[in-house]
Amino acid sequence: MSTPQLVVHRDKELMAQAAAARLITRIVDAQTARGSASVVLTGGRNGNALLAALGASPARDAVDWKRLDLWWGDERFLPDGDPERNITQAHEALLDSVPVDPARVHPMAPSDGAYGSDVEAAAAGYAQELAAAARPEDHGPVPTFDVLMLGVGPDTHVASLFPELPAVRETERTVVGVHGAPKPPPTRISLTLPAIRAAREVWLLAAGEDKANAAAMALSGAGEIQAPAAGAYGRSRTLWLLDAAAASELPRDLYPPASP
Ligand SMILES: O=C1O[C@H](COP(=O)(O)O)[C@@H](O)[C@H](O)[C@H]1O
Repeated sequence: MSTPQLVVHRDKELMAQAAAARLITRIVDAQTARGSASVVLTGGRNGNALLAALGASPARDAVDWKRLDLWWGDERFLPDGDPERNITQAHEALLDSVPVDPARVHPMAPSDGAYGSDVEAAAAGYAQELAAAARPEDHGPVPTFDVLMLGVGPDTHVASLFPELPAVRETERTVVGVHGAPKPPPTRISLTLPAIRAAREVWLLAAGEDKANAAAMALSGAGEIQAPAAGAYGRSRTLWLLDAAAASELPRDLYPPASP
């Protein structure tokens, strides 16, 4: 488990731009070191703002988009192309404007896809796809993602792991179907905490006043069942990327005064 590091930016626009720059660098570094990179995308406002900032950055051309695997941390179980699906929003924010290899883009199934409305089968299918992509050196059923991003919800949820629901208690499976999510839609697919923790780096994104309480709670020792964001960490690094509004309720001993 890596201890969370915090970076606080002035506002959410700067946070999105700085995080996008950080992601470009991380992808280029991974491609240089290992030939390719793998990134897990998040849905939500902060995740989409980061993708849009990445798309608008001239430095995006430093990425070799053909040598990048893209996965999702969660998905809203809706029909293909639904505007509320995380992948639909990711396409709009970035993926339609960069030359990704479609074979290396790994969406979670829609509710009208190969598994029909069976969300458990769809989750199991994604777990199989992850397992097939894992190499012996990953020592587990999911690839060692280079960067896994998570938008933190105002209730401390990450991916589709909501406080107190069964999905956040899962210790065996890597992907689960989620029922009765308090944020619409109620049916979702999510990576579990064990799958999230397989990533080299986990980045938690929190911008805006409505995230302040969640950030303070998750970073002040709350348990992961009550505050799922508290249970999300990477093998090598756990990075909280915040704006000043989201950091405004952090205990003073946690707030990094030197952050830009
Ligand atoms: O529903 C979801 O919400 C969270 C956070 O979204 P935000 O708009 O409050 O930033 C996101 O992490 C998750 O991927 C998504 O499915």
